[in-house]
Amino acid sequence: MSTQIKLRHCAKTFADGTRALAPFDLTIEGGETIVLLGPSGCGKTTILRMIAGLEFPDAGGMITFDGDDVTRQSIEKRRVGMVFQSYALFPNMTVAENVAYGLKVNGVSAAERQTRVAAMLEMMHIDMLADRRIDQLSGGQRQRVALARAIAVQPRVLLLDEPLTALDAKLRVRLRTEINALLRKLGITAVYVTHDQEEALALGDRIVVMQKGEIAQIGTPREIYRSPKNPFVADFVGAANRLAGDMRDGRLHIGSQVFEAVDGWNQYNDMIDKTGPVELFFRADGLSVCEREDAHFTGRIEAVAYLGDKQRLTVSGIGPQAMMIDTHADDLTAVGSDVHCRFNIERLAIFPAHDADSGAI
Ligand SMILES: Nc1ncnc2c1ncn2[C@@H]1O[C@H](COP(=O)(O)OP(=O)(O)OP(=O)(O)O)[C@@H](O)[C@H]1O
Repeated sequence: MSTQIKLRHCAKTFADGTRALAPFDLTIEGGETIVLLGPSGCGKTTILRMIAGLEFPDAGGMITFDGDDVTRQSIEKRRVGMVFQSYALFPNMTVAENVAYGLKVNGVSAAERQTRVAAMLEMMHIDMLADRRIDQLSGGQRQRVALARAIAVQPRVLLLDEPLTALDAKLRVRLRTEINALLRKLGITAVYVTHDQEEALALGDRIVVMQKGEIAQIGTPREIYRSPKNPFVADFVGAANRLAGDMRDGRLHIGSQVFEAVDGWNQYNDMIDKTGPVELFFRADGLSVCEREDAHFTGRIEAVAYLGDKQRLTVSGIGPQAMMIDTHADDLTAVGSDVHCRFNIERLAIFPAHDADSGAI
């Protein structure tokens, strides 16, 4: 059975007075993969270390595993598996010895150890490397060994702290897919820390977006991506384009353009009922290139990046800052020429302007 983790009113101020985490509540369901996503220093690792038992929450905080209070329990008692960015493997031991290590410490018999290690190595596709020393392995292979070692002891909870950061982009995507499959197969409760939004969207059943020691939003990848709750989340998950507008009479006014409200904008903010200045956030697919007569806006192409399946245009003249707009790879685009575009109005995230000022990074 998979372990449910509850953190209640957990906060963390370090001895030197650094307040890493404001009090927060978080329930991680048994078998769920939770991704903690946020910029450097927002407190992700501190949460992970609290779950592991390497850090304790401030007085008043409580952590339970399946209802059992583990708040003051040491890491050995909690039965958590950990995988870090730096592999923390024993360099002088072989792959098989590394994976067997935790089993030996736990008093598993030699025969049983051999069976379990073989199964782990096979699952991680490193069975042919069993007798190699760690310093004879590539980064990706080492990370596979680290994963095999962490899950060999059948932990209640698997904690992963930026395990793929040190690897090159292609390998990262491949191992990410493998980790995803592995977590589904094991059905183990997992907490995964990253600052990479693509990794978070690909791996998480739910994502916890963190900002300066607070939870900015908890949601499924789709919710986080399509319905960011505030400007910080919108910005952090890649809605880099911004435009100012006004809400009046339940309509959105941008310059001389007027747009009817659309379901989805107002999910969190009841924007339709609001009056006053707003800030719009959208991705490169929020505006589409079109003919002049269909256009909401006309801008000027400042730069073109060819991305293979599409082109990403940098366009000035629509708002105070240049916009990123994606268009088909085959569209004719020339730097310095005019470009007409229309809003994909349902792709907007819209917030009161004062929120946008205080929230965005
Ligand atoms: N032992 C410590 N003593 C004092 N401050 C600490 C300690 N550990 C972490 N901090 C501080 O707490 C805050 C949160 O750190 P944490 O490592 O949790 O962030 P993070 O989101 O994991 O960052 P990164 O992505 O850079 O690893 C930071 O401001 C950090 O400097």
